[in-house]
Amino acid sequence: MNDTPLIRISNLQKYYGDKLVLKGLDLDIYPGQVIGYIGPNGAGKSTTVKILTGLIPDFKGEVIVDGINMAQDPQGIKKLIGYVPENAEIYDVLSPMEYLDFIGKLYGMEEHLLHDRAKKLLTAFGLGDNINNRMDTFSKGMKQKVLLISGIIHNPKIIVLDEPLSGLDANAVIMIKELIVRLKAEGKTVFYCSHMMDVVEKVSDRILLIDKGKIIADGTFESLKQDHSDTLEGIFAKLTGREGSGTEADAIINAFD
Ligand SMILES: Nc1ncnc2c1ncn2[C@@H]1O[C@H](COP(=O)(O)OP(=O)(O)OP(=O)(O)O)[C@@H](O)[C@H]1O
Repeated sequence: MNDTPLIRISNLQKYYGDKLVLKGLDLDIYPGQVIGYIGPNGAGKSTTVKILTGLIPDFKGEVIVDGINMAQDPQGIKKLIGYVPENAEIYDVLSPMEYLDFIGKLYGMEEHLLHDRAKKLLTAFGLGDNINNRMDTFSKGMKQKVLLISGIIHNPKIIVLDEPLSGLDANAVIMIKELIVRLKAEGKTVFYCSHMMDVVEKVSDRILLIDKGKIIADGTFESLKQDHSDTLEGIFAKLTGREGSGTEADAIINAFD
């Protein structure tokens, strides 16, 4: 492994008002790693991702990506990263081709390359027959695929996916798993937030578990499994202290009594 981190996060803290939601994260991510970033609702995953992608500028600590300091040149970092957000609004009065044209131009892509690549990617994602149809006629999963394409169209070094599988059918999930493996083979670094433990377990070569703004586990699935003798779901429940999900489910059912 290359021993220079591609991403170096040091003592990262984030307050929303008085509330400290990231409590001093230290993280080195190396080129070609597929990071599975997991944690309970509200743990701080999206906040980390938004800082890493330059969307939240007011943080404490240091974020360096490929030698560029986020505080000094967020635009420089944005060019290196393809980001697929969790709940993105897509301009669905546009066709996917028009939308990708818009996104690609924001990245400064040359028109011919952009159109050629957009067409190839739309076809590869099974949207070849819908290239010029307005996206307000698309299903949720079809829109999600266009969002995914918009995150990789400029061929970024780093791909950040925030729960990219919501709305996708079983075949598309299999395809995305395969895509992550291929992106890694191409030398890309992937930072992948998800609640789908089975997918994280399979595609990640390093898993980070965040809880209440702190990283509480960091390792390969194999090493975590060895330390905790459990599935990823079991490790998650154990370490984030929510083993009583049966009791929680009972409480919900009992609320109707
Ligand atoms: N814009 C905001 N203003 C105030 N508090 C916020 C804001 N965004 C997030 N938070 C709070 O920060 C904490 C971390 O939220 P974040 O969205 O990063 O969690 P997450 O791990 O991505 O959760 P989920 O799995 O539910 O998407 C939560 O307590 C949340 O309420």
